[in-house]
Amino acid sequence: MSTYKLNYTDSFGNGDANTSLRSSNPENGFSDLSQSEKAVQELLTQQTPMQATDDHLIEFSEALRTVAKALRGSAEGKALAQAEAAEWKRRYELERSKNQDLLLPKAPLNGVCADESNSKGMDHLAKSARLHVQENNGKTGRSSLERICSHDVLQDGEANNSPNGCNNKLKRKASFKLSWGCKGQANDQHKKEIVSFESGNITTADRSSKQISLTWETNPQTVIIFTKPNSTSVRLLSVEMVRWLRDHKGLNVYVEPRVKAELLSESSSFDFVQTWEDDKEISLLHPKVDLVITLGGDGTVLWAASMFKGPVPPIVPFSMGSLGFMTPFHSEQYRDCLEAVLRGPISITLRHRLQCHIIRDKARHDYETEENTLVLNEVTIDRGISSYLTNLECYCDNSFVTCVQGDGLILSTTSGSTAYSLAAGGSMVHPQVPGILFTPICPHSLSFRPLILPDHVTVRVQVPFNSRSSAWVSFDGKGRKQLEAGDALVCSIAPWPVSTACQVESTHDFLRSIHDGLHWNLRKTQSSDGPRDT
Ligand SMILES: NC(=O)c1ccc[n+]([C@@H]2O[C@H](COP(=O)([O-])OP(=O)(O)OC[C@H]3O[C@@H](n4cnc5c(N)ncnc54)[C@H](O)[C@@H]3O)[C@@H](O)[C@H]2O)c1
Ligand SMILES: Nc1ncnc2c1ncn2[C@@H]1O[C@H](COP(=O)(O)OP(=O)(O)OP(=O)(O)O)[C@@H](O)[C@H]1O
Repeated sequence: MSTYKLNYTDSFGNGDANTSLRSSNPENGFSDLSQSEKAVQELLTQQTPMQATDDHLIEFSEALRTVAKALRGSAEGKALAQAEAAEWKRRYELERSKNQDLLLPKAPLNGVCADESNSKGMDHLAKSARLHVQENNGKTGRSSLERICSHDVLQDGEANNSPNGCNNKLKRKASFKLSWGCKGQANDQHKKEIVSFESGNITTADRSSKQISLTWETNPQTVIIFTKPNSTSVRLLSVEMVRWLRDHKGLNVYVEPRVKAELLSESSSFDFVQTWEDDKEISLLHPKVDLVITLGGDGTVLWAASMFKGPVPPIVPFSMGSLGFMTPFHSEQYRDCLEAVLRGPISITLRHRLQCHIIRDKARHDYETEENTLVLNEVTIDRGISSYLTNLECYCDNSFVTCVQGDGLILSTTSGSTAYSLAAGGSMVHPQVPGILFTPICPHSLSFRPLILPDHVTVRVQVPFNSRSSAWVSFDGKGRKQLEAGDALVCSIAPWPVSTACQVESTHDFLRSIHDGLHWNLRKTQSSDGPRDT
């Protein structure tokens, strides 16, 4: 005899979704539906009406219990999500207040031309410039100097040891001034306000950041040279350049320990060249160095900038690589170029950097776990060796931006816009446009478009707790670190830009790079030989 069981399911997916009739007779199976229906009918008619009602009540109460369970689960989930959001808000505010602490006071400073210190729109550029100028002049008010000297990031032990809170060696640095103008020094058209509110009207003044010119106030005395490793041409040039800088310009020269060994292997007369023993010492060099020279490609400029965890002396990049987006100077003419730079004034490109901080979930109550990393091009969060999609929750200040599901995300400076971000479909942006590029890498979505965010925001990228895999962060293509579920990367514009000397001026150099380096929009010109509008 056949037996049947009726399964009912609730609407929450608990149990079997279909009502099924099972037969113990394999021959019958489910094929003979009319027979099965008959059997159901028989079964139901055998039950008293009271029994059927009881069964329904029991099933109904079970369904209600399931509903209650689902509602309880959802309420608990919401509470958890709220607690998590509150925790992130707390961390974000800590990060923001920390960033604000790093910025300088707004009081007018000696050694900065009035126009610059008044410029509100260029506030943080001016602050960064003031940072250089203050240190270089060594004649600013004590309070602001103390602030610089005691700055953790500079880690200037010598400066901190000095009785007046300021290092005497700072005075040996060449001082310079930066001026902003629309048409350069000749025009003398320094800008005051970007936006003015006179008589209740909002008007924009001429832009103030078009061209920045650096004028030495005292002669530079110390240079540091960074060179691309394993290159014979770079090695030969560095030998020649070091000697020329010493013999013809009377400068103190620092090189990396590897380069000093190379120089000494050429001749013991290179004994005068200075170097450092370990990485800690390099962080003490900024207050002594007036100028940085790089011999290599863009990677060498990135390398040189990464050596300075705070302010960076102006960089003169010589092109000895194949692309050279940030290296406008030709090495064959190094003498003329350096003469011009050392004499000044020179046009510079003030390139923003991003400061990046990883916040580990397991270090929830220990905020200061990892130090900031500064990048000149970009910070990348990608899937690394994982074959799963990355899942990255992104926030801009307190607002949710999006969830990136794909190979990853690039947070780029405008200088880095022509590097990895460009390859991932981001726009090319003039390096002096302030902003953060938000460029996804292979997003699995038809509607993702890259964004450009303003320079004052803080971006947070978090690996969600339910992510299938961890993500990997790299800084200017180096120093990979793993981000586990719950970890986050917090990123904002750093107060220490990198100034690179221009061959002509910022815009000219940028356009030359995209034309010569990338062959941007190269196309045969259409001939005039054909139909025309009449
Ligand atoms: N798919 C890609 O395009 C891709 C992938 C990984 C890294 N990168 C870039 O490489 C950079 C590291 O450079 P590297 O020299 O140490 O590595 P690398 O030797 O791998 O060179 C990368 C290339 O990027 C170029 N480059 C670097 N910075 C640039 C910039 N600001 N504008 C235009 N081109 C630039 C370099 O000239 C070089 O040709 C990273 O910051 C990242 O932007 C690009
Ligand atoms: N002083 C240095 N010490 C250690 N590594 C360096 C140094 N300078 C450059 N590098 C590294 O060497 C690599 C190549 O440098 P770079 O990009 O300057 O030369 P390149 O590859 O010949 O230039 P291009 O990419 O324009 O052809 C980069 O990854 C960079 O980080």
